Amino acid sequence: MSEEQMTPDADASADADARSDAAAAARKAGTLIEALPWLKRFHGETIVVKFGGNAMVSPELQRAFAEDMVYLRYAGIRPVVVHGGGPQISSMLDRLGIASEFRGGYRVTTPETMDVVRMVLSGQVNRELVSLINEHGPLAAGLSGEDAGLFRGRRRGAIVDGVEVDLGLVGDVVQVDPEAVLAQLDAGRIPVVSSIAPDLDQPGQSLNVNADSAAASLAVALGAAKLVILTDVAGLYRDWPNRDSLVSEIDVPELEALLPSLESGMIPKMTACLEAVAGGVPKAAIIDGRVPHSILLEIFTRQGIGTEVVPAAVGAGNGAMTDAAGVTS
Ligand SMILES: Nc1ncnc2c1ncn2[C@@H]1O[C@H](COP(=O)(O)OP(=O)(O)O)[C@@H](O)[C@H]1O
Ligand SMILES: CC(=O)N[C@@H](CCC(=O)OP(=O)(O)O)C(=O)O
Repeated sequence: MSEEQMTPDADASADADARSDAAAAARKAGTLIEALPWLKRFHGETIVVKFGGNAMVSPELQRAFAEDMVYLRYAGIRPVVVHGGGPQISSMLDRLGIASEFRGGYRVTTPETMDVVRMVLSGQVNRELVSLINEHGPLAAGLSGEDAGLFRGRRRGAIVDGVEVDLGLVGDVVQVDPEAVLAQLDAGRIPVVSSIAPDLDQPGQSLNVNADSAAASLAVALGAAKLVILTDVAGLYRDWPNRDSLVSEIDVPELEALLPSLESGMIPKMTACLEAVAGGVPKAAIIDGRVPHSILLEIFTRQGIGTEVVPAAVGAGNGAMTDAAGVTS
């Protein structure tokens, strides 16, 4: 229909459509420009992202995660993925009829369990994430902490109800040689790392390392600008499971005081955040991996999501550190 043929009603409705298109376009532009301070802040910086097994429960979430990593890479950031796979290990152990228990948030690991941990983490979860990222181009390269001396571990126990318990073949990362990861980053790739470490004290033996802890060690060794941990809760709850007690920001001394009261999976997670920040990573965040693209919101927007661990108490919301231009990082 030509303009002359339009009725006044059709005219008004076309005007309203045009106004609403313009408003939608302005909102999109607003969202894009909101990212500018963070694009500047993180350009060329390394961000370590820990993808928890509980956050990768659906193919859609895994796909969205892969997109986000590729997005970060094309935005000029150097993302490094450290993945978990606790539920996936548990389901394989179930299928094989091998009993398994967690103590103090860590899986008690026998030699038989260790074989399954390695098979699932390095052979299954790592491969799946690498493939998903590589659907966008030849970007991801899988690595295990056993490759090229990346990690070396030492056995650790856990304190449960004030008593030290043996966890078997469970370790902490005590040495990191980031060369293999740096080589992939310098080649423009996205390293995807599984959390297994050769035992420093027993050659030929491998240790099961909690993936949060491995991610923190790697973030420190790489001098990362940020550690982001994706899990299946909105963040740290001060008074778990009271849903009104979500913590948006916590500093190191406060978290150290809270740590003894934490339970299960939150113990290694918050310990990892403490280690990362104490080791010089400016900020560690725990965010809800069940929300698609939550990592983009965390990195590129003002929106404070999840829980952020910072060296010392500063301000509120998403702004742990605010520079002269008001740019938070
Ligand atoms: N204080 C707390 N705040 C939040 N979650 C907690 C807390 N204490 C225990 N949890 C539990 O920790 C879980 C996350 O840890 P975990 O299951 O190891 O996740 P992931 O596989 O992502 O590493 C949550 O789903 C929740 O059940
Ligand atoms: C020692 C220890 O507990 N290791 C973990 C390693 C995987 C992991 O950490 O996976 P999530 O991040 O999904 O929890 C385990 O065996 O489950």
